[in-house]
Amino acid sequence: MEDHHKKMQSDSCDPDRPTHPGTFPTCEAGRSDHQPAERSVDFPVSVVLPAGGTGERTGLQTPKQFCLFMGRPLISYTIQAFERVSWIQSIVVVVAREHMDLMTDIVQQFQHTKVRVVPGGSTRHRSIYNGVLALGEEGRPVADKPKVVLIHDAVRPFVEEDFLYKIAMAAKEQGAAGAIRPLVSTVIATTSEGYLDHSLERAKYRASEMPQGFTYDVIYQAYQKCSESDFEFGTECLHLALQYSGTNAKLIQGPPTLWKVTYKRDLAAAESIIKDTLSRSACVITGGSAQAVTLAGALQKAVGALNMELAVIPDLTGENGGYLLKDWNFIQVSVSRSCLSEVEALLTDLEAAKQALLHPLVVILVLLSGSDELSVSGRAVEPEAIMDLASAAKLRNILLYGIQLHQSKDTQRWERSVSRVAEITSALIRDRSPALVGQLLQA
Ligand SMILES: Nc1ccn([C@@H]2O[C@H](COP(=O)(O)OP(=O)(O)OP(=O)(O)O)[C@@H](O)[C@H]2O)c(=O)n1
Ligand SMILES: O=P(O)(O)OC[C@@H](O)[C@@H](O)[C@@H](O)CO
Repeated sequence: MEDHHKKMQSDSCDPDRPTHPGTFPTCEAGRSDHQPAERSVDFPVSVVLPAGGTGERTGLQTPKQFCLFMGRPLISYTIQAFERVSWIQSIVVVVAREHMDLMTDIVQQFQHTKVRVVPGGSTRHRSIYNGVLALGEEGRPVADKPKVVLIHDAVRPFVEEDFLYKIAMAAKEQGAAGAIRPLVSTVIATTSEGYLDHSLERAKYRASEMPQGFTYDVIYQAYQKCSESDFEFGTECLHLALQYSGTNAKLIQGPPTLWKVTYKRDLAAAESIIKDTLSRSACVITGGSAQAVTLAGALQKAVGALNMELAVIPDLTGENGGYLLKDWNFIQVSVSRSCLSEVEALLTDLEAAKQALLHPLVVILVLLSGSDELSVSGRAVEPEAIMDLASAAKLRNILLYGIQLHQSKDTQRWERSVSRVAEITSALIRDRSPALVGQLLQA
């Protein structure tokens, strides 16, 4: 990313904590076997992501859509949520003119596909309209023009394919469709003197959320006919569709995850959700040694209590190679003096799988010392060797940590060690802290 963007990237999702631009995680974390079922849609669907705002209500200099979450801009998460949906043909991201280069950099850096970047306007409606116009641009192949346009605030990163499908199908049938959620607070009207005028019966009202969907002609006509006041002060596309295209939107209750990042607290909440989705599972590689398999089995039980799921495999050959593409956390259990070369081989495999482009991967080397081979070599691995390997891995967005535990015949001692390894492992995976990279922690 260009230097002049560095200032722009100075705000992390937690303004009190420095950003680590070297690690670029994100997105639809979780094992690929958790991916949504494939759906078939027999009409072209495109997306407009309005991202042209300044995010004033966060109180940060960096607009919230460009705020970093573990080093990766929020908007990249949202784009990823749409580009992984096979039946979406194109995504138009609408940003302020001064952010066009930054947005182009982000698209290139994270190898986003299907994305076009167009300039926004002074209000959200003007930005959305620019996006809609870009989809129907004269001169583009007619095939590009979508039947349905999904409109979704770029600062609502947690959207699932199932709900997008419901909105798209309803929009195709009805001409317009929108997400709604129950109101949390009661809506009241105030007098000009700041007193209560009246309150609305909450059960009769809903919060209008995103995504929304429209047939192209409905939303295009609505924006063609709406007033300057609509453009300047309006916040509701469904209203424009009703008033100017005579199309009454189908309203569909969405999941609570559709919330919009608006205030600073929302940034921390979003990062916590992303970290949570990245840390639900891990792949334990035992190398096939009996001691490592025993430890892995004990770990599997211990982390189960910490809401983590461990898959235990001997190596990454054959079908097990699939774990390189569906997990974000790897635990290499080693009892032999060649443990560093085992880790180096794993790091090479992970780099080739290119998963680290979107997520900071975690690799934890668990050294079982006091075992036959290690004791024969007379020493565990030199801590400096792990630090060197970890420094190189971090440049590739892989966070390498070490944990050492001692084989013990004392059952209670052994169980305490295993429990400590489970707790340390869970914390390292959840926090993905660059600060502990290369450390050889003692369990
Ligand atoms: N001129 C604008 C204003 C807003 N948006 C986008 O519309 C979405 C929802 O708007 P909101 O949450 O209000 O974002 P901001 O306007 O940036 O926030 P604020 O009102 O706090 O400045 C955001 O993705 C925002 O980037 C836009 O594309 N163009
Ligand atoms: O009003 P803001 O600009 O904060 O956000 C836009 C929201 O109003 C909009 O996303 C939904 O209410 C659905 O229209």
